[in-house]
Amino acid sequence: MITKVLVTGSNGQLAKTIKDLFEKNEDALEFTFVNKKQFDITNTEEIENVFSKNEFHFCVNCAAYTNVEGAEDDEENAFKVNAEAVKNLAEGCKKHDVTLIHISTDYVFDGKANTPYLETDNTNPISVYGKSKLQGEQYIQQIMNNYFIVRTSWLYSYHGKNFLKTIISKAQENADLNIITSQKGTPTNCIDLSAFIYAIITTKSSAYGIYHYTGKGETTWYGFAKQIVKYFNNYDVSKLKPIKSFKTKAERPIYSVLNNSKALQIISKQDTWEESLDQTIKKYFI
Ligand SMILES: NC(=O)C1=CN([C@@H]2O[C@H](COP(=O)(O)OP(=O)(O)OC[C@H]3O[C@@H](n4cnc5c(N)ncnc54)[C@H](OP(=O)(O)O)[C@@H]3O)[C@@H](O)[C@H]2O)C=CC1
Ligand SMILES: Cc1cn([C@H]2C[C@H](O)[C@@H](COP(=O)(O)OP(=O)(O)O[C@H]3O[C@@H](C)C(=O)[C@@H](O)[C@H]3O)O2)c(=O)[nH]c1=O
Repeated sequence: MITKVLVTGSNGQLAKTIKDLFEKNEDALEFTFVNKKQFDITNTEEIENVFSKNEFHFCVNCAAYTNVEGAEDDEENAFKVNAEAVKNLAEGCKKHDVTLIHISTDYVFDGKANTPYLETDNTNPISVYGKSKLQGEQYIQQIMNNYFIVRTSWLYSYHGKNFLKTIISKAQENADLNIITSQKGTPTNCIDLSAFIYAIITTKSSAYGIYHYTGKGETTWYGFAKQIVKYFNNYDVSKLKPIKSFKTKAERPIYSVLNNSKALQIISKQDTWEESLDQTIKKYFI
C-alpha cells in the first residue's frame, strides 16, 4: 500500500530538506509538498477541500510563523498561524483520519532548568513566538489522538535563512561577529530532523505524543559560531567575540537543551551537533 504524506510550508528550510532527501524513496511513500500559496493553513475551507479531495495518511506541518523578533510586534499573526491554523489543521486531520506530525520548539520552555528538558516537563514560554507555538501544541492535544508533536531547536540547513548561513556570510566578508554566551541549547541539522520524521512514518509507530529531537550535546550561540568559522581559513578569528548580552525584542530561554531519550526509541541514530555540522558545511559550503 502507498503511504500518502502531505507536507505543508514547502518553501521553508525543513520542508525543502525533506523534499531533497525523501521525495524519491523506496518505501512506497508518496509525498505532496504544498507552499503557502497552494495551501494556506489559516484557510479552513482550503484544509477541508484538500483533505476531502485527497486521501492522505500523514500531514507533516512545517508551516509556521518563525520570525521570533517579528512576533513580538505581530502577536495576532503569530497566533493566527502557530495556534489558530494549527487548531483547524488538527480538526481537519481528525475528521479525515490523517496522522499529524507537527513541529514545535524549545522556546516553549522558560530556560530555568539546568538539565535537559523532558517531554513531560512544565512549559512556560517567555516570547510571543514560544507562546503561540505552545498554544498550537495544546490545541492538537485537545482535539486529536493520532499526532506526533516534535519539539526541536536551533534548526539550520543549506536552505532558507538560519544562524549557520548568517555566520557563514559574515565569515566570508571577514566581518566582526559579537555573539552571546548566555544561552545554551543544541543546533539541529534539518537533515537529521527530516530523518526522524521519516522514521516516524516508515516505522508506522503508534506511540503518539510529544517528542524531543535535536542534535546531540549542547553549546552556546557563541560556541556554535566558533565551530562554524573554523572552516573558513580566511576568517580572522579574533573578529569573533563572545558577549554576555545582545539586545533583542524577544526574550529567549537561557537554557533549552532537550532530552532526546524518547525519540531515540524511534530512531537510533543521533550524531553530535559538531559531526552533523561538519557534514553540512563540507557538503554545501566549502
Ligand atoms: N528555524 C528554527 O530554528 C526552528 C524551527 N522550529 C519549527 O520547525 C518548523 C519548520 O521551521 P523552518 O523550516 O525553520 O521554518 P521556515 O521559516 O523556513 O519555513 C516556514 C514556512 O511556513 C510558511 N508559512 C507561513 N505561514 C503559512 C501559512 N499561513 N500557510 C502555509 N505556510 C505558511 C512560510 O512561508 P513564507 O516564507 O512564504 O511566509 C515558510 O515557507 C516550524 O514549525 C518552526 O516553528 C522549531 C525549532 C527551531
Ligand atoms: C545575529 C546575532 C544573534 N545573536 C544572538 C541573538 C539571539 O539571542 C541568538 C539567536 O539569534 P537568532 O535570531 O539567529 O535565532 P532565533 O530566531 O532566536 O532562533 C530560534 O528560532 C526559532 C524559530 C526557534 O524555534 C528556536 O529553536 C531558535 O532556533 O543569537 C548574537 O548574539 N549576535 C548576532 O550577531
